[in-house]
Amino acid sequence: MRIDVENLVLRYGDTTAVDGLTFNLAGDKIYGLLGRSGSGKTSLLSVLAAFRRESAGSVRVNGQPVFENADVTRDIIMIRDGGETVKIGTAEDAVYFAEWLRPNWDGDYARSLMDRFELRPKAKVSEMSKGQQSAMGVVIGLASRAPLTIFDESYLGMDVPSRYAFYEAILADYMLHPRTIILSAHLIEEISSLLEEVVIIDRGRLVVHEETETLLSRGRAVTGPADRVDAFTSGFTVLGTRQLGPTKSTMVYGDLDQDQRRQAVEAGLELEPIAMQDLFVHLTGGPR
Ligand SMILES: Nc1ncnc2c1ncn2[C@@H]1O[C@H](COP(=O)(O)OP(=O)(O)OP(=O)(O)O)[C@@H](O)[C@H]1O
Repeated sequence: MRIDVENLVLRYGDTTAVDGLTFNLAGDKIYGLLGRSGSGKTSLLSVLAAFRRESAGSVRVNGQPVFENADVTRDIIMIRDGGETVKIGTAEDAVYFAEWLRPNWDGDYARSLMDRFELRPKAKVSEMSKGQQSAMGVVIGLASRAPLTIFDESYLGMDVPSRYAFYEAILADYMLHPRTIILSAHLIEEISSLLEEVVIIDRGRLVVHEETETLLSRGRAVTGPADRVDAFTSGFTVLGTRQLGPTKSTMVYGDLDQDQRRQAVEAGLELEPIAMQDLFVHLTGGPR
């Protein structure tokens, strides 16, 4: 589903959580929404999923406004942290409810996911552990096969094997049933290989919207003798530096052409990729 966000503002009283965001997602990809705590991710996603009405600007999904528009919202599911959407009754009840509500529901797939996450059908969702509740949310989110599927930190409390099972399931199911999936997460390195495009926000504003590959190709750590590193990196946006004795490593952001790569090699400098997490930290203002 195509998503167009234009000059979007969301305020809670005096707090402006989303502050004039504009971006477009062509759809049918797995997107990552990254931002520091309190940067406005949940607020933005809540407007996308029609849980909240925008204060100004607009959100359109496939060209349609979303708020109080049942034709569009039946195709959108947002799973929040801890799977709080499904805390009524047992796991079985949650599945029954989703089946009734979701036109593309796949019951067999839901059962196989419940087996995979070792969720007992008769268990009360409210009595499940945090990780089990999250897994329950993941089951509902995936088996709904909603054309726009949003997971907002849906892995909270899940242990490492369960999180990996979640990531594998997303990818496998997306390959079989392509749709628009948005993942909001702080565990950036765990999810980065899933993401085709990344949207980074900070303090309610857009920092970057880029294909993952392009974003990663823009970040480089340039390492070598300090004076040569300084000379090479002088024209770039410097994200951070580290120095150990005469050796310096400077993280830069920007496009490097063939000539520049050759110059680096000739100057005896090493060029290494930067992890998405490091890029994220520096693009959102550095360690704080
Ligand atoms: N219901 C609310 N009432 C008042 N202020 C709120 C409310 N929800 C969020 N905020 C404020 O809006 C801003 C953005 O919060 P939001 O939850 O959207 O951020 P986030 O990026 O999802 O954070 P996190 O990564 O910690 O979940 C914060 O300053 C937060 O305090």
